[in-house]
Amino acid sequence: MSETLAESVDLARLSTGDGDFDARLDALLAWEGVSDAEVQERVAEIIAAVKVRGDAALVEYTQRFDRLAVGSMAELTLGADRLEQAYRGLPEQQRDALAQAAERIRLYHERQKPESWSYTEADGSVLGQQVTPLDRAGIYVPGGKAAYPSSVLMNAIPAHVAGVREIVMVVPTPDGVLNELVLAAAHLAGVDHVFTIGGAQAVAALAYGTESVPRVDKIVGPGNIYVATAKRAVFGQVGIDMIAGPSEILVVSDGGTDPDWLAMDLFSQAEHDEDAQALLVSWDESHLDRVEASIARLLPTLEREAIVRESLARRGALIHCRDRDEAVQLINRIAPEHLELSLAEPEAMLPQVRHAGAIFMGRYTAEALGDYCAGPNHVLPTSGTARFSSPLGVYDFQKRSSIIHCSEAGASTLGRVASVLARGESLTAHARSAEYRIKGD
Ligand SMILES: NC(=O)c1ccc[n+]([C@@H]2O[C@H](COP(=O)([O-])OP(=O)(O)OC[C@H]3O[C@@H](n4cnc5c(N)ncnc54)[C@H](O)[C@@H]3O)[C@@H](O)[C@H]2O)c1
Ligand SMILES: N[C@H](CO)Cc1c[nH]c[nH+]1
Ligand SMILES: [Zn+2]
Repeated sequence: MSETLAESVDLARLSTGDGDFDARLDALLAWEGVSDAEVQERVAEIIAAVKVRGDAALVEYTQRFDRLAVGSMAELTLGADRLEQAYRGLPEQQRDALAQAAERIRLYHERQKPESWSYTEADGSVLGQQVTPLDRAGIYVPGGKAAYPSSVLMNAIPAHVAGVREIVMVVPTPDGVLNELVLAAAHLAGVDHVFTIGGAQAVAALAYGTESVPRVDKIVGPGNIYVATAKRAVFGQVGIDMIAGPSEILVVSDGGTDPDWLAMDLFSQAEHDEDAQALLVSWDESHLDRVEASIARLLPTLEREAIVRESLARRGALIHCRDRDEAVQLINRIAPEHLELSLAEPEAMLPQVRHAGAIFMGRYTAEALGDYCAGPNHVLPTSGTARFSSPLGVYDFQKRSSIIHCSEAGASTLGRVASVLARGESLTAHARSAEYRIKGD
């Protein structure tokens, strides 16, 4: 690595052989996020205000945080006509791209649709599971630093496929700037109501309802630290999908992919947020040097250069590891939101990957394709939560009810077992309720 490059890019170089490797990696992976006490306090205040003062609080917070000179919620409400107008008014190229993405996302999510099922036992009893959609879902579409039409599709389409009756969308419009693609995507994805509010106040409105905003059963979708903290705070009052933190990418490269491609893949997530994470792991050290040179050369060409620089400095790293096995260990330790296996034979590594939100296979699969139009969802577990959670999907908009239908004979057989267990718990009403139905007793 030359002196000039080291000076021009503030980006950590780590090696698994270094004595302080574990500590340095842990520091990079840590994200204060929803445990920040100051943010928690502010969010609690906002939620309490919306709970008590409803629309009036929403209007005030929107004036303050999004700098909108509005006087009522009517000015922050968009009807179906306005969404359709946005769709019809798009340039043809944008309308086609949006429609193609929507169709691919719909086709992918159709495959996730779980079916109700049941089976009949020898005595005629039937056991099963009935799958039902949520009545009303709330989707949060981020809009503070950038507008995300793709997030409208990724949140609303699975809800629609699941059969949700009513979809309520909230999206902040800083300085009153409406994004036509966001509105058009809402039309295309079958959103029923749109409110141009954001942050913790929008989450509170969805959770508790206000004079204008209907209370929903579950809130899904990504957002900044205020949104994530508010979602965690209202969980229990409503369902939530996950607490999504800043975007992340982990690229594993065997050294055979064009370094410029990899540099841009890292930038693609770093440009979301100063707290986004971009990591590259390789067992080929000279390849890491080449990627670092690409990063230094390409950085000044980015429109969001300042955000990317900050994000790389805070949470980016090029990591040299011993071999493929050590790369796999790192993947499973990091449990990244996005994992690119930029390898000649990614299939060989795939079965060893236990924790990752989405896995992008081979040199040609840029993570960005998954963000927009490949089909799978781009709302994914972050901050290592891929260890226990999954991408947003149709299943997030459905519930399951157990079905038990005893025949007369089945009631006798099960009644005897239940009676014994109930008396063992000293719950005699349980026992007698089961015993009444035992034939011949
Ligand atoms: N995981 C995903 O699928 C995905 C997709 C798109 C974006 N993202 C992430 O979502 C995040 C979007 O963040 P954003 O900020 O651009 O938009 P956002 O919509 O999440 O947040 C904007 C809102 O934050 C609130 N806010 C801002 N400053 C505040 C303050 N000081 N006090 C109280 N409230 C305040 C305001 O109400 C504002 O409307 C980024 O981190 C991005 O990486 C994730
Ligand atoms: N990479 C984001 C999820 O982490 C999703 C997104 C939307 N637009 C572009 N990217
Ligand atoms: Zn992205």
